[in-house]
Amino acid sequence: MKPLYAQSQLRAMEQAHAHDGLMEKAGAAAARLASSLLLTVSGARILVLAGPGNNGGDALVAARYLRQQGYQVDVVFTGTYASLPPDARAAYEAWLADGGEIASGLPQGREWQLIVDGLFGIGLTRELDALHRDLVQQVNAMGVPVLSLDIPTGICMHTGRVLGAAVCAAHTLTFLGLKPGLYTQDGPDHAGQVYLDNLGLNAAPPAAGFLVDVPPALPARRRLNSHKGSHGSVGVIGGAEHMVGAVLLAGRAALRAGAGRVYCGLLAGSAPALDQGQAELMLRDAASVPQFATVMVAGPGMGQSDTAVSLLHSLLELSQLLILDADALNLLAAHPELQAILHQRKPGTLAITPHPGEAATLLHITTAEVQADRVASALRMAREFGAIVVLKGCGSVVALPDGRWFINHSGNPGMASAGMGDTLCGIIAALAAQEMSLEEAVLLAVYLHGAAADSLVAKGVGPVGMTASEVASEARALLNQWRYR
Ligand SMILES: NC(=O)C1=CN([C@@H]2O[C@H](COP(=O)(O)OP(=O)(O)OC[C@H]3O[C@@H](n4cnc5c(N)ncnc54)[C@H](OP(=O)(O)O)[C@@H]3O)[C@@H](O)[C@H]2O)[C@@H](O)CC1
Ligand SMILES: Nc1ncnc2c1ncn2[C@@H]1O[C@H](COP(=O)(O)OP(=O)(O)O)[C@@H](O)[C@H]1O
Ligand SMILES: [K+]
Repeated sequence: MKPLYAQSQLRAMEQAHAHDGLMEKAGAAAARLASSLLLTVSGARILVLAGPGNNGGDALVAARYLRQQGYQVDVVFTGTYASLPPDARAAYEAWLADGGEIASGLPQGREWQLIVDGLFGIGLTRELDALHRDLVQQVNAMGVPVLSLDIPTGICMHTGRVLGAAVCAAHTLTFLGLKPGLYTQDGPDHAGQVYLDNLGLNAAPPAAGFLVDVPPALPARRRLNSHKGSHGSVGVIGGAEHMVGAVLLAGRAALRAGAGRVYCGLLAGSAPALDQGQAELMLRDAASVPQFATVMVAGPGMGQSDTAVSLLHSLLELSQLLILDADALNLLAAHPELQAILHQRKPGTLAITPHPGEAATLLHITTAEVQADRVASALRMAREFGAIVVLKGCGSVVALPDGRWFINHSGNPGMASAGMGDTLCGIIAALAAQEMSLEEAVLLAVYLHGAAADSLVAKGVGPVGMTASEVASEARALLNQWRYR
């Protein structure tokens, strides 16, 4: 896992090292990366975009080093000299003293092999103005690889939101520490490959959150002398009329993630007595399932009938670990009396896994408002519902009631297909059933689910047409590989 920082923490790091030549180091690192990206292009011409603040200063330093290395460098500066912060002003002067020139608009009739984006970094506080929006759109239309400095211009460092328009970079060299906005919402689509340079600062402050980019804690190795009862029993309740598959997908995923026994309780009147494709699943009357299970999932395809409400009500009052998804979340949003029970539960025993639409329903706001700050939305749900929260989507956010949060780095758009969420909650339940804490199970399941999808894409199974069932099987392969090889 890697630390993620808030703007205030990065500012504090900058201030504590104000006399350590950080901008010079940042610009030099940018020039090194730029020239390594250009290795195959001799005599390349580079466009450097320098904005009105210190991000522009980084770009001007990079421009100077690149020019000294023999590249042809065109600098476009969008600020005003008089308003530059001191370090950036020094970089501006050094560029001119070195013989560099400054333009205020894009030079016409030139072709560049690389563009260095130093318009805005972590100081972008509002939507881009018309001038910068225009420039960003022109840059994106050129089809030239872009190296963004610190964060692609136009991406909010905290939320990954596009502020009016944003540079689509092939590479982002980020300084001092990783920013959450690089990893969730629109950040990943704009940042390309991310590189970190800590500018020689080895002592970093405590992180605000964490990027989950390696498998977190795994379940213990199995004792030789174990039996099915040693690996927990998962129960899944849902599957109203026409939605039976949701429960079966969750149940099958739980089996593949190692649950000793899996029980499925289907609400549909015409429910099958057997899963023809997975005879290991035990299909029972929904109300009876909790008595067999150590970990319960409720919600996949559950519908919003009175039966569903009363089943959920009784489940919430039981002491088992509980994962709520899909319709269970819609029911929770619609029934304040159900929410009241949540806070009587033992801490750490409830997880909820909303996608942004379900999160909006739970928080009584719009989906756009949820997405505007995914970490804040997830933390709010964690607090209000006393639950471990997975806010799903590109860069799933895991938030805990005590304020800790994580952004998941695995996964891909092949997962945007029906049934993926059902598979995720089955995996969470199975891991929790194998004696992991619910928090550990959630973190591992979210990473594993995305890593399985990534592994399938690497094999050519997706992103187009990848199915949730295939993800569950691939998750089994990875879990075995991580734990037993
Ligand atoms: N200081 C250090 O030690 C180090 C700093 N480093 C580098 O500095 C970067 C942070 O620099 P920064 O704080 O100067 O912010 P930056 O992103 O350049 O933009 C601020 C400028 O933009 C302006 N502005 C904002 N929004 C705007 C808008 N929508 N449209 C138009 N203007 C807008 C804003 O003006 P104002 O809000 O005052 O009107 C201000 O002039 C950081 O990302 C890293 O690259 C590294 O070198 C490491 C050492
Ligand atoms: N673009 C994406 N990048 C990464 N993960 C994604 C992406 N789209 C969807 N996912 C993941 O796929 C799953 C989809 O869940 P959900 O929307 O509940 O699907 P369903 O309700 O159809 O089962 C979530 O775990 C989500 O994080
Ligand atoms: K930038």
